[in-house]
Amino acid sequence: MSDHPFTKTFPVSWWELHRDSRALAWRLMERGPFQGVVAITRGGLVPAAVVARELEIRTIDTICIASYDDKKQGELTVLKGVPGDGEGWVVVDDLVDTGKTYRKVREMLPKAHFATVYAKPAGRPLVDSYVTEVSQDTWILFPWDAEMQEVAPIARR
Ligand SMILES: O=P(O)(O)OC[C@H]1O[C@H](OP(=O)(O)OP(=O)(O)O)[C@H](O)[C@@H]1O
Ligand code: HPA
Ligand SMILES: [Mg+2]
Repeated sequence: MSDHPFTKTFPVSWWELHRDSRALAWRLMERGPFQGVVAITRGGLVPAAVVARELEIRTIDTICIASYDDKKQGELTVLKGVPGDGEGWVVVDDLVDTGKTYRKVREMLPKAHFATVYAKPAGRPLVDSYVTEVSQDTWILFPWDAEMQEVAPIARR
């Protein structure tokens, strides 16, 4: 028995992630202005850099959180927080899945605007702005977790 609920994979290339992060920036333009970006490490770092560049924001802080070990969700550990209640800040992460991470960050920054590039249904109510929804049983494969490799023809798989 698998120890995770994912039956499909949705691979995302660097180019697609850049395009989707820019689409998020367009959406955030209508919701700002923001005084700074809070990136949720580590997955939020790349989209946060793209959003900050597009919104011309140079003030960037991090909340450092760990919860998944490969595809298995474990205890959530906050390694580093930020001061304040989040007013005027936009929080950026790569995705919301169960919503556990953003539920915790909302407790820490109740007045912030919450953004992700991708959202699954269980976590969507915790996000104010996102770009693309994927089903709950899909694993989003990010470019930093992947490499190019040979595959067999479909007919032989
Ligand atoms: O909505 P949730 O079920 O909480 O899942 C979403 C979070 O899980 C992943 O981070 P992870 O803890 O794996 O750390 P990482 O960003 O360092 O890979 C992802 O980057 C989100 O931050
Ligand atoms: N992809 C990558 N990291 C994740 C996911 C996912 O679908 N869900 C929670 N962390
Ligand atoms: Mg993360």
